[in-house]
Amino acid sequence: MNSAPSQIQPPSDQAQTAINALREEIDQVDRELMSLLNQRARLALDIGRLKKNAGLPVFVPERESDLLDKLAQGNHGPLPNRYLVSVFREVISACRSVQQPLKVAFLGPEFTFSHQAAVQHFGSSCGMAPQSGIAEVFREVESGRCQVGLVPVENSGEGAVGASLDQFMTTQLKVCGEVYTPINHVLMSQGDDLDAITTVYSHPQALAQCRGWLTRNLPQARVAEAPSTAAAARQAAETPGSAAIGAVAAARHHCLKVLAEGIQDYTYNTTRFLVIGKQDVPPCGQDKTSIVFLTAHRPGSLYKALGELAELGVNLSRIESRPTKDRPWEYAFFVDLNGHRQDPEVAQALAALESQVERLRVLGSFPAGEMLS
Ligand SMILES: O=C(O)C(=O)C[C@]1(C(=O)O)C=C[C@@H](O)C=C1
Repeated sequence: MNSAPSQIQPPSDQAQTAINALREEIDQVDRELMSLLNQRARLALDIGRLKKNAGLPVFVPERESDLLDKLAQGNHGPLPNRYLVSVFREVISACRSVQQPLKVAFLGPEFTFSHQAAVQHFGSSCGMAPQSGIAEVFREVESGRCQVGLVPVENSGEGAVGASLDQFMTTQLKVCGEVYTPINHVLMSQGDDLDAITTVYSHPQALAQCRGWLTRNLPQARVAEAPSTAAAARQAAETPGSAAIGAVAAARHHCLKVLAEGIQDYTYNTTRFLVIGKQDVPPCGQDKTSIVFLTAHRPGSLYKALGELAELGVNLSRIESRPTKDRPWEYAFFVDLNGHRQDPEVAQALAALESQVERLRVLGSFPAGEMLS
Protein backbone atom coordinates (compact mmCIF):
# COMPACT_ATOMS: atom_id res chain seq x y z
CA MET A 1 0.00 0.00 0.00
CA ASN A 2 3.06 2.25 0.15
CA SER A 3 3.14 4.70 -2.69
CA ALA A 4 5.92 7.16 -3.53
CA PRO A 5 5.10 10.70 -2.36
CA SER A 6 3.85 12.70 -5.36
CA GLN A 7 6.11 15.51 -6.51
CA ILE A 8 4.26 18.80 -5.97
CA GLN A 9 5.46 21.43 -8.41
CA PRO A 10 5.74 24.96 -6.97
CA PRO A 11 3.13 27.28 -8.53
CA SER A 12 4.18 29.90 -11.06
CA ASP A 13 4.80 33.41 -9.65
CA GLN A 14 1.58 34.56 -11.25
CA ALA A 15 -0.49 31.77 -9.66
CA GLN A 16 1.20 32.34 -6.28
CA THR A 17 0.37 36.06 -6.42
CA ALA A 18 -3.28 35.27 -7.19
CA ILE A 19 -3.45 32.72 -4.33
CA ASN A 20 -1.93 35.24 -1.88
CA ALA A 21 -4.48 37.87 -2.89
CA LEU A 22 -7.38 35.44 -2.38
CA ARG A 23 -5.95 34.38 1.00
CA GLU A 24 -5.91 38.01 2.10
CA GLU A 25 -9.59 38.21 1.13
CA ILE A 26 -10.27 35.04 3.18
CA ASP A 27 -8.45 36.61 6.16
CA GLN A 28 -10.71 39.63 5.85
CA VAL A 29 -13.85 37.46 5.61
CA ASP A 30 -12.71 35.50 8.67
CA ARG A 31 -12.27 38.71 10.67
CA GLU A 32 -15.79 39.76 9.68
CA LEU A 33 -17.14 36.29 10.53
CA MET A 34 -15.45 36.43 13.93
CA SER A 35 -16.97 39.80 14.64
CA LEU A 36 -20.41 38.58 13.51
CA LEU A 37 -20.07 35.40 15.57
CA ASN A 38 -19.32 37.46 18.66
CA GLN A 39 -22.25 39.72 17.88
CA ARG A 40 -24.43 36.59 17.64
CA ALA A 41 -23.02 35.27 20.94
CA ARG A 42 -23.86 38.58 22.65
CA LEU A 43 -27.48 38.33 21.40
CA ALA A 44 -27.65 34.72 22.65
CA LEU A 45 -26.34 35.90 26.04
CA ASP A 46 -29.12 38.52 26.19
CA ILE A 47 -31.71 35.85 25.37
CA GLY A 48 -30.07 33.60 27.97
CA ARG A 49 -30.51 36.22 30.72
CA LEU A 50 -34.19 36.71 29.80
CA LYS A 51 -34.80 32.95 29.71
CA LYS A 52 -33.11 32.49 33.08
CA ASN A 53 -35.31 35.17 34.69
CA ALA A 54 -38.39 33.55 33.17
CA GLY A 55 -37.28 30.06 34.27
CA LEU A 56 -37.05 28.85 30.66
CA PRO A 57 -34.59 26.18 29.46
CA VAL A 58 -31.43 27.16 27.60
CA PHE A 59 -31.92 24.41 25.02
CA VAL A 60 -34.81 25.19 22.64
CA PRO A 61 -35.01 22.30 20.13
CA GLU A 62 -37.84 23.74 18.02
CA ARG A 63 -36.00 27.05 17.55
CA GLU A 64 -32.78 25.29 16.57
CA SER A 65 -34.59 23.09 14.08
CA ASP A 66 -36.51 26.03 12.58
CA LEU A 67 -33.35 28.13 12.32
CA LEU A 68 -31.44 25.36 10.50
CA ASP A 69 -34.39 24.72 8.14
CA LYS A 70 -34.62 28.38 7.22
CA LEU A 71 -30.88 28.60 6.55
CA ALA A 72 -30.96 25.47 4.37
CA GLN A 73 -33.93 26.83 2.40
CA GLY A 74 -32.22 30.16 1.76
CA ASN A 75 -28.86 28.63 0.84
CA HIS A 76 -27.76 29.04 -2.79
CA GLY A 77 -24.30 27.50 -2.44
CA PRO A 78 -21.62 26.74 -3.30
CA LEU A 79 -21.66 25.28 0.24
CA PRO A 80 -24.02 22.26 0.16
CA ASN A 81 -26.74 22.29 2.83
CA ARG A 82 -25.10 19.37 4.65
CA TYR A 83 -21.92 21.33 5.30
CA LEU A 84 -23.73 24.58 5.99
CA VAL A 85 -26.00 22.91 8.56
CA SER A 86 -23.09 21.27 10.37
CA VAL A 87 -21.25 24.62 10.56
CA PHE A 88 -24.35 26.30 12.00
CA ARG A 89 -24.92 23.45 14.46
CA GLU A 90 -21.49 24.31 15.84
CA VAL A 91 -22.34 28.02 15.90
CA ILE A 92 -25.55 27.30 17.83
CA SER A 93 -23.67 24.91 20.13
CA ALA A 94 -21.20 27.67 21.00
CA CYS A 95 -23.97 30.27 21.51
CA ARG A 96 -25.85 27.82 23.73
CA SER A 97 -22.72 27.16 25.72
CA VAL A 98 -22.00 30.80 26.48
CA GLN A 99 -25.44 30.85 28.13
CA GLN A 100 -24.89 27.55 29.95
CA PRO A 101 -23.04 24.44 28.72
CA LEU A 102 -25.51 21.68 27.93
CA LYS A 103 -24.62 18.34 29.49
CA VAL A 104 -25.50 15.41 27.22
CA ALA A 105 -25.70 11.80 28.47
CA PHE A 106 -25.13 9.12 25.83
CA LEU A 107 -24.23 5.45 25.61
CA GLY A 108 -20.45 5.50 25.95
CA PRO A 109 -17.61 5.23 25.72
CA GLU A 110 -16.36 8.13 23.64
CA PHE A 111 -15.64 7.62 19.93
CA THR A 112 -18.56 5.24 19.38
CA PHE A 113 -21.38 5.99 16.93
CA SER A 114 -23.55 7.19 19.84
CA HIS A 115 -20.88 9.76 20.65
CA GLN A 116 -20.77 10.72 16.97
CA ALA A 117 -24.57 11.18 16.99
CA ALA A 118 -24.35 13.38 20.11
CA VAL A 119 -21.73 15.63 18.53
CA GLN A 120 -23.60 15.69 15.21
CA HIS A 121 -26.77 16.93 16.93
CA PHE A 122 -25.55 19.10 19.80
CA GLY A 123 -22.19 20.30 18.43
CA SER A 124 -18.87 20.05 20.18
CA SER A 125 -19.31 22.93 22.66
CA CYS A 126 -21.19 20.66 25.08
CA GLY A 127 -20.38 18.62 28.14
CA MET A 128 -20.43 15.04 26.89
CA ALA A 129 -21.27 12.49 29.60
CA PRO A 130 -20.65 8.90 28.39
CA GLN A 131 -22.68 6.25 30.30
CA SER A 132 -22.15 2.52 30.70
CA GLY A 133 -25.66 1.55 29.59
CA ILE A 134 -28.94 2.81 28.13
CA ALA A 135 -30.70 2.70 31.52
CA GLU A 136 -27.92 4.92 32.94
CA VAL A 137 -28.56 7.51 30.22
CA PHE A 138 -32.18 7.75 31.41
CA ARG A 139 -31.11 7.95 35.10
CA GLU A 140 -28.66 10.79 34.38
CA VAL A 141 -31.38 12.89 32.79
CA GLU A 142 -34.06 11.95 35.35
CA SER A 143 -31.73 12.99 38.18
CA GLY A 144 -30.97 16.32 36.48
CA ARG A 145 -27.22 15.62 36.32
CA CYS A 146 -27.58 15.95 32.53
CA GLN A 147 -30.19 18.15 30.85
CA VAL A 148 -30.59 15.84 27.86
CA GLY A 149 -29.74 12.31 26.80
CA LEU A 150 -29.43 10.49 23.50
CA VAL A 151 -30.41 6.83 23.08
CA PRO A 152 -30.42 4.55 20.02
CA VAL A 153 -33.91 3.28 19.16
CA GLU A 154 -33.47 1.47 15.86
CA ASN A 155 -30.97 0.58 13.18
CA SER A 156 -31.97 0.39 9.50
CA GLY A 157 -30.64 -3.18 9.24
CA GLU A 158 -30.85 -4.63 12.73
CA GLY A 159 -34.21 -3.18 13.81
CA ALA A 160 -35.32 -2.01 17.27
CA VAL A 161 -33.07 -1.46 20.28
CA GLY A 162 -35.11 -3.24 22.95
CA ALA A 163 -33.21 -1.77 25.93
CA SER A 164 -34.29 1.74 24.91
CA LEU A 165 -37.93 0.77 24.31
CA ASP A 166 -38.07 -0.87 27.76
CA GLN A 167 -36.96 2.38 29.39
CA PHE A 168 -39.59 4.37 27.47
CA MET A 169 -42.30 2.15 29.00
CA THR A 170 -41.64 3.47 32.50
CA THR A 171 -39.78 6.79 32.31
CA GLN A 172 -41.47 10.14 32.79
CA LEU A 173 -38.92 11.79 30.48
CA LYS A 174 -40.08 13.20 27.16
CA VAL A 175 -38.80 12.68 23.66
CA CYS A 176 -37.55 16.06 22.45
CA GLY A 177 -35.60 15.29 19.31
CA GLU A 178 -34.56 12.76 16.71
CA VAL A 179 -31.16 12.14 15.10
CA TYR A 180 -30.32 9.89 12.14
CA THR A 181 -26.65 8.93 12.10
CA PRO A 182 -25.08 7.07 9.17
CA ILE A 183 -23.05 4.14 10.50
CA ASN A 184 -19.99 4.07 8.30
CA HIS A 185 -17.71 1.30 9.55
CA VAL A 186 -13.98 1.47 8.91
CA LEU A 187 -11.29 -1.17 9.36
CA MET A 188 -8.44 0.27 11.43
CA SER A 189 -5.08 -1.15 12.37
CA GLN A 190 -1.54 -0.19 13.43
CA GLY A 191 -0.08 -1.74 10.28
CA ASP A 192 -1.16 -1.38 6.68
CA ASP A 193 -1.02 -4.97 5.48
CA LEU A 194 -4.41 -6.70 5.34
CA ASP A 195 -2.75 -10.12 4.98
CA ALA A 196 -0.93 -9.69 8.32
CA ILE A 197 -4.16 -9.26 10.31
CA THR A 198 -4.97 -12.31 12.42
CA THR A 199 -7.72 -10.89 14.70
CA VAL A 200 -10.52 -8.39 14.13
CA TYR A 201 -12.14 -6.85 17.20
CA SER A 202 -15.52 -5.17 17.34
CA HIS A 203 -18.93 -4.97 18.96
CA PRO A 204 -21.08 -7.99 17.93
CA GLN A 205 -23.50 -5.76 16.00
CA ALA A 206 -20.69 -4.16 14.00
CA LEU A 207 -19.19 -7.58 13.26
CA ALA A 208 -22.61 -8.76 12.06
CA GLN A 209 -22.99 -5.68 9.85
CA CYS A 210 -19.62 -6.34 8.16
CA ARG A 211 -19.75 -10.14 7.95
CA GLY A 212 -19.75 -10.30 4.14
CA TRP A 213 -16.81 -7.89 3.81
CA LEU A 214 -14.79 -9.82 6.42
CA THR A 215 -15.39 -13.14 4.65
CA ARG A 216 -14.31 -11.71 1.31
CA ASN A 217 -11.34 -9.64 2.47
CA LEU A 218 -10.00 -11.16 5.69
CA PRO A 219 -10.82 -14.89 5.46
CA GLN A 220 -7.74 -15.75 7.55
CA ALA A 221 -8.66 -13.52 10.52
CA ARG A 222 -10.60 -14.64 13.57
CA VAL A 223 -13.23 -12.26 14.91
CA ALA A 224 -13.30 -11.33 18.60
CA GLU A 225 -16.16 -9.54 20.32
CA ALA A 226 -15.51 -6.32 22.22
CA PRO A 227 -17.91 -4.39 24.51
CA SER A 228 -18.00 -1.43 22.08
CA THR A 229 -16.45 -0.32 18.82
CA ALA A 230 -14.33 2.18 20.80
CA ALA A 231 -13.03 -0.59 23.11
CA ALA A 232 -12.23 -2.62 19.98
CA ALA A 233 -10.15 0.27 18.61
CA ARG A 234 -8.23 0.47 21.88
CA GLN A 235 -7.56 -3.27 21.73
CA ALA A 236 -6.30 -2.98 18.14
CA ALA A 237 -3.99 -0.16 19.23
CA GLU A 238 -2.54 -2.42 21.92
CA THR A 239 -2.32 -5.66 19.90
CA PRO A 240 0.05 -5.92 16.92
CA GLY A 241 -1.37 -7.99 14.06
CA SER A 242 -4.95 -7.07 14.92
CA ALA A 243 -7.55 -4.69 13.53
CA ALA A 244 -10.83 -3.19 14.73
CA ILE A 245 -14.10 -2.21 13.11
CA GLY A 246 -15.68 1.05 14.25
CA ALA A 247 -16.02 4.78 13.68
CA VAL A 248 -13.30 6.80 11.97
CA ALA A 249 -13.18 9.01 15.11
CA ALA A 250 -11.93 6.00 17.11
CA ALA A 251 -9.19 5.37 14.52
CA ARG A 252 -8.08 8.99 14.78
CA HIS A 253 -8.16 8.94 18.57
CA HIS A 254 -5.91 5.86 18.74
CA CYS A 255 -3.69 6.96 15.81
CA LEU A 256 -4.67 3.86 13.82
CA LYS A 257 -4.53 3.62 10.04
CA VAL A 258 -7.83 3.38 8.19
CA LEU A 259 -7.36 0.41 5.83
CA ALA A 260 -10.89 0.34 4.40
CA GLU A 261 -13.99 2.54 4.71
CA GLY A 262 -17.70 1.82 4.36
CA ILE A 263 -17.20 -1.91 4.91
CA GLN A 264 -20.77 -2.59 6.12
CA ASP A 265 -22.64 -5.08 3.93
CA TYR A 266 -25.57 -2.73 3.35
CA THR A 267 -24.55 0.72 2.16
CA TYR A 268 -27.58 2.32 3.82
CA ASN A 269 -26.73 1.64 7.44
CA THR A 270 -28.26 4.26 9.68
CA THR A 271 -29.14 4.38 13.35
CA ARG A 272 -31.99 6.47 14.63
CA PHE A 273 -31.51 8.06 18.05
CA LEU A 274 -34.02 9.90 20.24
CA VAL A 275 -33.20 12.88 22.42
CA ILE A 276 -34.71 12.64 25.91
CA GLY A 277 -35.26 15.48 28.34
CA LYS A 278 -37.74 17.03 30.74
CA GLN A 279 -39.26 19.65 28.48
CA ASP A 280 -42.32 19.65 26.23
CA VAL A 281 -41.26 20.87 22.80
CA PRO A 282 -43.69 23.22 20.99
CA PRO A 283 -44.38 22.67 17.27
CA CYS A 284 -41.86 23.76 14.64
CA GLY A 285 -43.87 22.71 11.56
CA GLN A 286 -41.83 19.55 10.80
CA ASP A 287 -42.83 17.48 13.80
CA LYS A 288 -43.28 13.89 14.80
CA THR A 289 -44.98 12.40 17.85
CA SER A 290 -43.99 9.20 19.67
CA ILE A 291 -46.63 7.30 21.62
CA VAL A 292 -46.88 3.98 23.43
CA PHE A 293 -50.12 2.14 24.17
CA LEU A 294 -51.48 -1.15 25.46
CA THR A 295 -54.56 -2.76 23.93
CA ALA A 296 -57.07 -5.13 25.49
CA HIS A 297 -56.53 -8.84 24.77
CA ARG A 298 -59.54 -8.95 22.44
CA PRO A 299 -59.77 -9.73 18.73
CA GLY A 300 -59.56 -6.55 16.66
CA SER A 301 -58.37 -4.23 19.43
CA LEU A 302 -55.14 -3.23 17.64
CA TYR A 303 -57.06 -2.91 14.37
CA LYS A 304 -59.56 -0.55 16.02
CA ALA A 305 -56.83 1.48 17.69
CA LEU A 306 -54.93 2.02 14.45
CA GLY A 307 -58.22 2.64 12.64
CA GLU A 308 -58.74 5.78 14.72
CA LEU A 309 -55.45 7.19 13.43
CA ALA A 310 -56.23 6.17 9.84
CA GLU A 311 -59.69 7.79 10.02
CA LEU A 312 -58.13 11.17 10.72
CA GLY A 313 -55.46 10.77 8.03
CA VAL A 314 -52.58 10.61 10.51
CA ASN A 315 -49.53 9.06 8.88
CA LEU A 316 -47.53 6.52 10.88
CA SER A 317 -43.79 6.34 10.31
CA ARG A 318 -43.17 3.36 12.58
CA ILE A 319 -44.88 0.71 14.68
CA GLU A 320 -43.10 -1.67 16.99
CA SER A 321 -44.33 -4.15 19.59
CA ARG A 322 -42.46 -5.00 22.77
CA PRO A 323 -43.35 -7.40 25.60
CA THR A 324 -44.63 -5.49 28.63
CA LYS A 325 -42.66 -7.71 31.09
CA ASP A 326 -45.20 -7.36 33.93
CA ARG A 327 -47.85 -9.52 32.17
CA PRO A 328 -46.59 -12.50 30.09
CA TRP A 329 -47.40 -12.40 26.35
CA GLU A 330 -48.79 -8.91 26.53
CA TYR A 331 -47.32 -6.26 24.34
CA ALA A 332 -46.89 -2.51 24.29
CA PHE A 333 -47.12 -0.83 20.90
CA PHE A 334 -44.75 1.98 20.07
CA VAL A 335 -45.96 4.23 17.28
CA ASP A 336 -44.38 7.27 15.66
CA LEU A 337 -46.69 9.52 13.73
CA ASN A 338 -46.25 12.62 11.64
CA GLY A 339 -47.39 15.86 13.22
CA HIS A 340 -47.37 17.50 16.65
CA ARG A 341 -49.71 16.56 19.48
CA GLN A 342 -51.02 20.15 19.38
CA ASP A 343 -51.98 19.87 15.67
CA PRO A 344 -55.79 19.64 15.63
CA GLU A 345 -56.01 16.38 13.62
CA VAL A 346 -53.29 14.72 15.75
CA ALA A 347 -54.94 15.89 18.99
CA GLN A 348 -58.29 14.53 17.77
CA ALA A 349 -56.72 11.22 16.67
CA LEU A 350 -54.96 10.79 20.03
CA ALA A 351 -58.19 11.45 21.93
CA ALA A 352 -60.00 8.87 19.77
CA LEU A 353 -57.15 6.40 20.24
CA GLU A 354 -57.25 6.84 24.00
CA SER A 355 -60.86 5.71 24.05
CA GLN A 356 -59.90 2.46 22.24
CA VAL A 357 -56.86 1.37 24.25
CA GLU A 358 -56.09 0.33 27.82
CA ARG A 359 -53.30 2.81 28.39
CA LEU A 360 -51.86 5.54 26.20
CA ARG A 361 -48.84 7.70 26.88
CA VAL A 362 -47.57 10.41 24.58
CA LEU A 363 -43.79 10.16 24.85
CA GLY A 364 -43.35 13.51 23.17
CA SER A 365 -43.65 15.64 20.06
CA PHE A 366 -40.38 16.83 18.56
CA PRO A 367 -38.76 18.25 15.39
CA ALA A 368 -38.31 15.45 12.83
CA GLY A 369 -34.66 14.56 12.30
CA GLU A 370 -32.95 14.88 8.95
CA MET A 371 -32.12 11.57 7.25
CA LEU A 372 -28.50 11.93 6.21
CA SER A 373 -27.14 9.31 3.82
O1 LIG B 1 -33.19 31.39 20.74
C1 LIG B 1 -32.73 31.07 21.83
O2 LIG B 1 -33.48 30.76 22.80
C2 LIG B 1 -31.28 31.01 22.06
O3 LIG B 1 -30.85 30.79 23.16
C3 LIG B 1 -30.34 31.14 20.90
C4 LIG B 1 -29.96 29.82 20.30
C5 LIG B 1 -29.06 30.12 19.05
O4 LIG B 1 -27.87 30.11 19.19
O5 LIG B 1 -29.64 30.43 18.00
C6 LIG B 1 -29.21 28.99 21.27
C7 LIG B 1 -29.77 27.98 21.99
C8 LIG B 1 -31.15 27.54 21.82
O6 LIG B 1 -31.30 26.17 21.90
C9 LIG B 1 -31.76 28.08 20.58
C10 LIG B 1 -31.18 29.07 19.86
